[in-house]
Amino acid sequence: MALIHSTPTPTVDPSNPNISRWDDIGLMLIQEFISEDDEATMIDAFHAQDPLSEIQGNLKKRISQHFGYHFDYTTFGASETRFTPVPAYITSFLPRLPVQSPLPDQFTVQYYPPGSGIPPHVDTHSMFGEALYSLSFGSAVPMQFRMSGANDARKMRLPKRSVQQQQQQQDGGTTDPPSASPAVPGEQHRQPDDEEQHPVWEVLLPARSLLLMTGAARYGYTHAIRPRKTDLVGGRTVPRQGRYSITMRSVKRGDEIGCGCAYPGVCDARIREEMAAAARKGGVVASAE
Ligand SMILES: O=C(O)CCC(=O)C(=O)O
Ligand SMILES: [Fe+2]
Repeated sequence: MALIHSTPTPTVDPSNPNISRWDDIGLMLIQEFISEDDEATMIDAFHAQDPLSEIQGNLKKRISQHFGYHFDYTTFGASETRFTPVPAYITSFLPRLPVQSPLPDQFTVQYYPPGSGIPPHVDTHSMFGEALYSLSFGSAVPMQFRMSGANDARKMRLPKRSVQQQQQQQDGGTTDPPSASPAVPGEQHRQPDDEEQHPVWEVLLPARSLLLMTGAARYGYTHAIRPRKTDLVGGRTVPRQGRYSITMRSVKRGDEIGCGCAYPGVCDARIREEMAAAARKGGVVASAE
């Protein structure tokens, strides 16, 4: 049974009550980051591209739209050829982001049909800068954070990834633990060991709020949205509604690519190094035989 901790008490910015910080893990939440008018514009823009009438046929699946530099999983780099111009409803708020250098240049707008979620994962370390943002709109949802553990590390080292998981990676540049498939996992996919060892933190992401993940929250913790029909919010059970988010990342290039974080268990850069070392060792053994 997972230890669900309600949101640990954040520090509220004395100059702005909309800003909450969980400094010990590197999380920051800015409420009312965008206006209700901006929110309506974003929802309209999303459905101009993917009409709700077409989405309604598939009520389980997240729908993604990509802007800026697409992530190319064949090269593990930013595609210089696949660039989709970033719409004004995104560029207009970039000057207000708390981290101005580097600014995000990859944007994934997602629609979560009511009840859907995203499996626990750590976004790829090697290819994206530290600051990782999620802007929520449409409705509120609790996001779960948990310090990664041995199971997460083991899952990330499983050799074969399903086509669906690769697709998910292409969708969002995330590193979903392989056994977290399918995209909306049933409870049977939960690995209790890590959850027993490390408490789950639930942070409510209100509509129009901006979440910034840095440090431990970005590199060492998994984040997830549980697929659920209802959520417990402030002691009340509320039905999960359709939600939109914009995940924002800065793509690393050239010498920036790689990672020196303190969480090698869930670091894709370290995993690649380990695998390369194992392959070299395997090669030496094989040639010596
Ligand atoms: O929808 C969100 O708020 C988070 C999405 C996410 O974690 C991702 O795309 O990597
Ligand atoms: Fe993520």
